[in-house]
Order: sequence, then structure tokens, then C-alpha cells
Amino acid sequence: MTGPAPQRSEKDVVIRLRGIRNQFGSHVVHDGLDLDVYRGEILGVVGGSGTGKSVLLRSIAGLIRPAAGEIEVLGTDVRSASEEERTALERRWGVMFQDGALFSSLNVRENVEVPMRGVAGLDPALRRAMADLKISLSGLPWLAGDKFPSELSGGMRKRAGLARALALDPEIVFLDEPTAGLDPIGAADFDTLIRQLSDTMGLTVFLVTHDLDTLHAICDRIAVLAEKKVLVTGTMDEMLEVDHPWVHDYFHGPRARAALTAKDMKDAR
Ligand SMILES: Nc1ncnc2c1ncn2[C@@H]1O[C@H](COP(=O)(O)OP(=O)(O)OP(=O)(O)O)[C@@H](O)[C@H]1O
Repeated sequence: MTGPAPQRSEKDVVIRLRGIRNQFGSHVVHDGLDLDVYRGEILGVVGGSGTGKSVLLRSIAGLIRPAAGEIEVLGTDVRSASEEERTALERRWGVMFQDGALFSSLNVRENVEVPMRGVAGLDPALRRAMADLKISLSGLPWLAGDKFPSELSGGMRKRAGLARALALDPEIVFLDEPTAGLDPIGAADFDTLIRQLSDTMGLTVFLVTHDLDTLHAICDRIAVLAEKKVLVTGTMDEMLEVDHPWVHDYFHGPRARAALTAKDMKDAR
């Protein structure tokens, strides 16, 4: 017999943000921002341009230090962690930036090996084999490992960036606009890949996106950034009920209707 389904509060929170404040000079981007991200979910983070989605991602991943607030990732307080604790924590997450952020002088395999270089006891042959596995997991042909970023299409560069984010078998991946710049078929393929990776590897995905198709297709929950904080979180169905001008326009506008129609047609097939 199975017990009752766990309540949201009982779920495993892997990222807990409280009272985050980010500012650049006098420009306050976040003020009093709170957010919980649950283990194994795909959370889509949306918001108008300049609302601080990328700044939030970078704050959690330790690339920006907020002026105030608490950031706990996988049980570690990021802001007060020692150097060793931070290094250990950074091995448990991977980040994929918008353009893949690959080193142009390294081939794809060498790029994927970069995060592995700090891990003691990994000899070069094992590192290479692990990199090839991540390259293939990311949907690239295995020969792609020998190619340089300049020889790849935009979509392939994104997949290479994903392979690097997966290098150390992370528990969390941060994806910054992974489908931006892809054609609709390439974007849908990438969405499917993310969903499969999350389902099979139990990955938690923190996904900054503008892509309504992605929100419909793969996100378990959505967090909306507005008014310097996370204004609301919930499922797509819950978003459709939110009575806030930006949220309403975003989820009921013409592009949202087109994305919903596309999803309905896909579901009907
Ligand atoms: N290093 C920085 N120095 C100064 N200002 C910054 C810096 N990084 C970000 N900002 C500012 O912070 C704000 C939020 O930027 P961010 O890139 O997070 O927005 P975003 O929501 O991701 O936008 P978009 O959807 O357009 O990508 C912007 O006004 C940006 O100019």
C-alpha cells in the first residue's frame, strides 16, 4: 500500500532562496526575493527583459554575490561556505550558458573535460571516455568530440554546452535560455532531451527561458520574476489564473495561444 502523496512542504528542497537582494550601483534588480526549487523538477524561470533572470541564475551558481539574503543549495549555505565546501558543491551542479560558452581553442571533448580536470584520480583515458559518454548523452554524434566550436551549428554548440554541464553527473543543471536562437524543430528536440535527462537521471533543472513552447512542453512549475522578486510560482494551469497584468499578458497573449495550440496538436497525435 502506498502512503498519501507528499505535500509540497515535505518535498526535498534543493535550492532555497530567502530575502535575496541584488543591485548594481543604485540599480536594484532583486529585493526580498524568495524561491524554493524541488528535487527532480524542471522549473521554468520567466520574466520581462531585465527582471534579473540571468542575475538570479548567476547568484545561485555562485558567480554573483548578492548584497543580502540566504542561498542554500543541496543543504549548503552558499554564502558562508568554505572554499572546500564550495568546490564540493560546484561539482554537484552544472551550468549551461546561452551560447554554450565553449573555449574556442579546445575541441568539444576537451571542453567537456574541463570540469573534470579538478577531480583527483581521473586518468586521461577515463576522462576521455566520460566526456564521450556525455557528448553522446547530449545528442551529438560521437565524431563531434573532435570538432572545434567554430565548426558546429548553433544547436550543436548548445548541445556541447549541455554535455559540459553534465560532465560531473550533477544533481542540478542551470540552463540559461537553452532554446534561444534555435529553429522550432531544433528547440523541440532540445526540450525533449532536457525532459529525458531529467526523468532518467533525476536531474533538477533551473531553466531561464522566454520560450512558451518550452514552458508548455517540459516545465513542471514556472516562477515569474517581476517587481524585483519571484511574484508567483505554479503550474502552467495555475499561471493562466494569475491576475497580474504582465503575467496575464504573457500567458494569454498571441504567442501563448500559439504555443498552447501547438501543444494540444502534439498531445492529440
Ligand atoms: N554585471 C552587471 N553590471 C551592471 N548591471 C548588470 C550586470 N549584470 C546585469 N546587470 C543588470 O541587471 C539587470 C538584470 O539583468 P539580467 O541579465 O539578469 O536580466 P534578464 O531578466 O536575464 O534579461 P533578458 O531576458 O533580457 O536576458 C539588467 O538591468 C542588467 O543591465
